[in-house]
Amino acid sequence: MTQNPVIFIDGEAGTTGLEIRQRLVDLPVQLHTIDPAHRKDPAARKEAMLAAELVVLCLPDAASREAAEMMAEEGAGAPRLLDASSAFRTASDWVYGLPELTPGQTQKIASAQRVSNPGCYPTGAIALLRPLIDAGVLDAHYPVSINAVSGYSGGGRAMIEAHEQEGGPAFELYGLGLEHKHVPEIHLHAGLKRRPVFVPSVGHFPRGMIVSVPLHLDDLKGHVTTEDLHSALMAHYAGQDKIKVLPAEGSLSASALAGNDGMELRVHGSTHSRQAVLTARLDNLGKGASGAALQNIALMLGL
Ligand SMILES: NC(=O)C1=CN([C@@H]2O[C@H](COP(=O)(O)OP(=O)(O)OC[C@H]3O[C@@H](n4cnc5c(N)ncnc54)[C@H](OP(=O)(O)O)[C@@H]3O)[C@@H](O)[C@H]2O)C=CC1
Ligand SMILES: CC(=O)N[C@@H](CCC(=O)OP(=O)(O)O)C(=O)O
Repeated sequence: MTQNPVIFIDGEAGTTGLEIRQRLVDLPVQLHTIDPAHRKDPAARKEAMLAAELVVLCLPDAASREAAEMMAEEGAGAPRLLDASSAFRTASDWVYGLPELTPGQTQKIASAQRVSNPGCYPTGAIALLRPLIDAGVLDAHYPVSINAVSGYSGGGRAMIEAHEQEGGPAFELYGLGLEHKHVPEIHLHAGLKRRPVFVPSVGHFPRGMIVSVPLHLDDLKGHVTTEDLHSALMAHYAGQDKIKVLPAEGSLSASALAGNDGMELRVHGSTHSRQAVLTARLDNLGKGASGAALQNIALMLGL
């Protein structure tokens, strides 16, 4: 009888790590764990990583880099890595873990040694923009602005505690220096030629996210309509089970997909005013983190 593959989650006590761990219970895998007293000890972590076939890194960027370096020193004996942090999302020697990105991405993930799980905001922004650019409906030089709101679990344990124990702000814009860590990731994987403006915000609700991209249709090449944008997204995501392209709504609630691994894309707008707004709605901890990780784990291990 063949053994189920062994997985170790480095950072299993954190927000993302804990969710992935709970959800692996339903899969044919063996979970290798670490003594909580040694969970930050590099030697104990290294030993635990080497006991696994696949290591899922659910750590701050610096600790992920440290883990990846330790495993690189092991050469061919190293386990495969799936990193949830933003440390390697634009690295050319890691595969970007968004299976729906292009037709060949699923296969690349399945055979990769190292996969970087996408960021929560980039998942929405890239899913909206990349198919439109690849289809030639949106020019890669278009000056894209992205507005987004996340539930407070997006800030990990520290932000969760701040909101749940002290009571956080109802709504807050941040990243106003326009240097958010997700900008290079969106810039690269959306296929944009011009650096996008990205304005994130966080609200006093635990989980959920909306990413929105306003467009002036008259600034696009050709007489592009909202129907053209909708059709291009429909064509790209036909047959996908996690990403759905849905009709426009008058309003959207950010927390509607909490606890769900799917993502909803919409094209809203007015033919009369020649303006549109693309929206992606997801759970920052679902398709934005653990749901995407589960998709990638299943692909990497052929489950
Ligand atoms: N929350 C979200 O919506 C998303 C998060 N991510 C990414 O996932 C990663 C984890 O985030 P999240 O789970 O939210 O963060 P948390 O802060 O909730 O969890 C991080 C965990 O890593 C532990 N840790 C810190 N340093 C080390 C170390 N040197 N060795 C071992 N363990 C360590 C922390 O322990 P301690 O708390 O004791 O410091 C904590 O348990 C981040 O890189 C984040 O960017 C990705 C997508 C979405
Ligand atoms: C609300 C909030 O603080 N969100 C985080 C983004 C979530 C995150 O850190 O994770 P990923 O980079 O892996 O998506 C932030 O803006 O830094």
